[in-house]
Amino acid sequence: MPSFSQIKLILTDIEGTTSSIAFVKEVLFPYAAEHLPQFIRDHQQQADVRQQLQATAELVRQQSGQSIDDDLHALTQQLLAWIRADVKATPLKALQGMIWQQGYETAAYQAHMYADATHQLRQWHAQGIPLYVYSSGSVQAQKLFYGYSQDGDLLPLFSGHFDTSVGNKREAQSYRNILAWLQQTHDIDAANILFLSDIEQELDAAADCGMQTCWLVRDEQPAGNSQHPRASDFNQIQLSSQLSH
Ligand SMILES: CSCCC(=O)C(=O)COP(=O)(O)O
Ligand SMILES: [Mg+2]
Repeated sequence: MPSFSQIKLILTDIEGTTSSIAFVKEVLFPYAAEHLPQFIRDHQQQADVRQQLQATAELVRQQSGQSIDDDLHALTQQLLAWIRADVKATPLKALQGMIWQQGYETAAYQAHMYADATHQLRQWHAQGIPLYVYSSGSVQAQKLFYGYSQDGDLLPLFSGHFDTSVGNKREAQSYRNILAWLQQTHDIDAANILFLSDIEQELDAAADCGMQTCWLVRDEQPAGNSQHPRASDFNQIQLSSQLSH
């Protein structure tokens, strides 16, 4: 069982870590794909939607030189292609968050939680350990996710949320940005943060920044050596008693 000392704060990923990959890929993504064309038609004049459509066009211009700014059909097709390919593009993630809201509010689905994750998050929160989320899903999508989870409203457990506006999850600079932000309100060093994720490259990037890491490996054990301690569920994660927060 992996054991960690000097942890004052926990930063967690969502998909594959607190919650199943299948829920995101088989429920959330198809819902967004089904509703995106109508959502864009209905809300294209809304300021926050317009802003994300412009950001989509800008990303396409950077990637391929194509200009699709005023072409609603091309913008929609691009966003649908990104959903199919699971591209973590910030404007897509922002739009998905807006679309998922109606699905949660109409109880079309509730966010999946692993029972061990809900249990441990509640325990850590009760122990006074600040919990933060870092996901490719937008902050809005994260809040909806935990607010409408199958285990009820878990949002009060979290002290804050980070998305790709701080940077890509596989880049060390993103974790430095998060650390700098957290240090404004918490007396911590990188080594006092435990980052939980199912993706080794994300853990590598967090470790580069000096954070402690735990690799959630819920199904098949990946072969090979890794610098990251592994846990098959949250109940295996031991925090030593020298906590200082
Ligand atoms: C916040 S809910 C949807 C999650 C999502 O859109 C996604 O791409 C998952 O990314 P994660 O960084 O949580 O693995
Ligand atoms: Mg993940």
